Amino acid sequence: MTSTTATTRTDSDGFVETLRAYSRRYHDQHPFHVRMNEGGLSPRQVRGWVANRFYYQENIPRKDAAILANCPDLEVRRRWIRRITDHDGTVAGEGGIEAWLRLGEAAGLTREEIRDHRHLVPGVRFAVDAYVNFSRTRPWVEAVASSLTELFAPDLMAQRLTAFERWYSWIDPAGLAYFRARLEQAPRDCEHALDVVIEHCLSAESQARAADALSFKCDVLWGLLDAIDQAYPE
Ligand SMILES: O=C(O)c1cc(C(=O)O)c2c(n1)C(=O)C(=O)c1cc(C(=O)O)[nH]c1-2
Repeated sequence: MTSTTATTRTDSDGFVETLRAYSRRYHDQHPFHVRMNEGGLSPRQVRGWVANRFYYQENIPRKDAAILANCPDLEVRRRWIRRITDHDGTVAGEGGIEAWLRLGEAAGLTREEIRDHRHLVPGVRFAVDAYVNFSRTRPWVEAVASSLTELFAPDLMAQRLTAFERWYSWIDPAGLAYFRARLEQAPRDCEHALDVVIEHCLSAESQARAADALSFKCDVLWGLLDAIDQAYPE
């Protein structure tokens, strides 16, 4: 009994280590984010990033709804649904999507030009659509695993907050509320996602599929920034 428990625990520790090692491929190391955090972006580049990232923000609840639709586990759904209301809000004027629009306004964009996608570049659309499609069509536990990039997000959010206040003071700091909220939401969300993945991925095969899903998501985030970087050169 003791030795079985010990073996299972070692397996899941090794699995979690494998997942955490994907931090090496996280988009905090993308040259565009490095320049952003060093204060090297022009206002045009910051606006281009905000306008394009909006497409990610507005599609996150759709991919979470796809996970809910595919998930037969009541307990998981009961917790997962919170992600949708965090982004959509429960009344007009609330939620993460609204907070991102306010970030855009603070950066000098209008709501209209963010919402009508006039700045959206093809590579960003392609990357985000691929993420939503992955969550619709792959087994729900793999879709949950793909959300685990959020394990690495809080450090980047904290860095970003400091960087924006320091280097981009032309943006009203009130516009940064989205990132402050994510500092609390991301750890809560990814703790749940990690529990689900550990509980459901017990075989080497299912653990490998979860790691592949996380690898795919690293590519989504990296590809998205590649497209923005190319669209808004120095
Ligand atoms: O700005 C970022 O660097 C960043 C990264 C990620 C991420 O790692 O996937 C998310 C977010 N932001 C974010 O705001 C967010 O709501 C979010 C949801 C998810 C997801 O996969 O479910 N990732 C992320």
